[in-house]
Amino acid sequence: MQRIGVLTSGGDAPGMNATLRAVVKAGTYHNLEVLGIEAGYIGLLEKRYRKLEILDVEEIVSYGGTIIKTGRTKEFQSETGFKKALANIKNLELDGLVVIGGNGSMKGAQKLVDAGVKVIGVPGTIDNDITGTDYAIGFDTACNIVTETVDRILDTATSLVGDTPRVFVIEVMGRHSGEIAMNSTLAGSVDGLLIPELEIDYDEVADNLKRKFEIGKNYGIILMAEGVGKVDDISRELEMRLGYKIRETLLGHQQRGGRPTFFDRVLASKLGAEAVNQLVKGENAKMVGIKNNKVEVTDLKVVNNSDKEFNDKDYKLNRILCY
Ligand SMILES: Nc1ncnc2c1ncn2[C@@H]1O[C@H](COP(=O)(O)OP(=O)(O)O)[C@@H](O)[C@H]1O
Ligand SMILES: O=P(O)(O)OC[C@H]1O[C@](O)(COP(=O)(O)O)[C@@H](O)[C@@H]1O
Repeated sequence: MQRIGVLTSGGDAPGMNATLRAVVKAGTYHNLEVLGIEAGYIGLLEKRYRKLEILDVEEIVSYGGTIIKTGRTKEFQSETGFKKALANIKNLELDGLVVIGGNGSMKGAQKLVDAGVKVIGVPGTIDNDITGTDYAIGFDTACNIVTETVDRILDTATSLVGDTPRVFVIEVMGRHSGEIAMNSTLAGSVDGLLIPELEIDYDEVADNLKRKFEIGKNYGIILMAEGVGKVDDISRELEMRLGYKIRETLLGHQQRGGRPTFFDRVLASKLGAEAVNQLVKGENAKMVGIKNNKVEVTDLKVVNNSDKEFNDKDYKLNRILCY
């Protein structure tokens, strides 16, 4: 094995750069040339790449985003596009490829494996909706941003007294997954949680708030994942039940930016280096991850054929904490 490629794909996640640092450092340690394929699978289609050496990654462990850019492309999923990508991999003489990304990226990785490319995946997505790992790179940073937002809103919520209780609804990311909302509810002072995995019960959320107002609380904070609907629609439903105005926050892409946390940096360093180790050992078609605080590998097929298990225990705990 002489030359490997690395790409970041799908939604950028804080810690992707830290992963790149580990891949390049581990690759160099094993005397491998490392090519950074730019903008995810777009770089494979357009043969956009650059050689990554020690000095390219020396300082990036603390940077958000990804220095080789990430990308989403439908063309890679088409037959002609995929053939083009394969031809470029051959042309670049890549002996292996590290794919850093979320669910979609791992599906793309599997397709490459099926076509004879040696690929190791690394889970990088703030959504944390991927099997084979307890945590995906970027999730912890995103949850910290949400938690800080909840804390900030709590400051104003507890300070300004009005004629009616003040209720705040915060929309966080997660089209198909309530992981960010659920875990940030465990970490913050939240009174209600709405996630796409479960049907919304507006009455229950409103009744819980009313009960809390009756015992003396004069504000409420609700966290909702984007997958349940638009923050204004959710707020209108709650306004109808409560009878007064609701304040809305749409946190958006702030959740994907900024310096990665200590946790994400350590995770990224471990998983990036392990991905290279796996290639050096001759392994293929695996995703590296962290399970019970240990680095482990899972077959890409298993990752791609199973949905992340819903954490019912955490959800039940959230209900107790919101009560
Ligand atoms: N079923 C698939 N087969 C092949 N490639 C895929 C598939 N699904 C997604 N991809 C590729 O992976 C890219 C990233 O996927 P996406 O779902 O946007 O992000 P993420 O990897 O973060 O979930 C897509 O733009 C596409 O090029
Ligand atoms: O930046 P975009 O293209 O609007 O995508 C937004 C989506 O990307 C995410 O931030 C991350 O998703 P992936 O990591 O699966 O790509 C989602 O939470 C969000 O729904």
